Amino acid sequence: MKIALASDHAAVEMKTALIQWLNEMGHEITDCGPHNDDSVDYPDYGYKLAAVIADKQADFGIAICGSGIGISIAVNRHHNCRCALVGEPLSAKLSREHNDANVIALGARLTGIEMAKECVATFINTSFGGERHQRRVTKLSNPQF
Ligand SMILES: O=C(CO)[C@H](O)[C@H](O)[C@H](O)COP(=O)(O)O
Repeated sequence: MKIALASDHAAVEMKTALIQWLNEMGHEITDCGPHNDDSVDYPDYGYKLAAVIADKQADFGIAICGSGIGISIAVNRHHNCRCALVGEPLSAKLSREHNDANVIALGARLTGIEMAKECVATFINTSFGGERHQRRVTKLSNPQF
């Protein structure tokens, strides 16, 4: 699979560990940065990842900041991205089955690396359920306020 990752400074270590692990499994990786742990702003990297996903340069995205909250908000600003912030595998599974999420967000200051790997493995190996969920996901691309 093609998988793109982005983080802020709080999650460079987790991003690096996930990239190594995903590379070992044979996935094709796009690292949207950052490439050191100098302080940066999560929207900048969330938007880079969102552009890669929206351009279909990757099948899935992984977005990580300290809590996962800020970068998930940034990714979800793009109308072709559905980013799910998760901290355990059932949420990762449901975000694929029900929401057709194309980006998983993680909080590096809240979630350990082994749990993060479990969440990512579940996310990329779960298919969208379609049917009634498709109608709802379609509405997410066409918000009516
Ligand atoms: O955006 C966040 C919270 O929603 C992330 O956790 C950031 O990583 C965090 O805000 C960065 O904080 P720092 O004090 O500048 O390291």
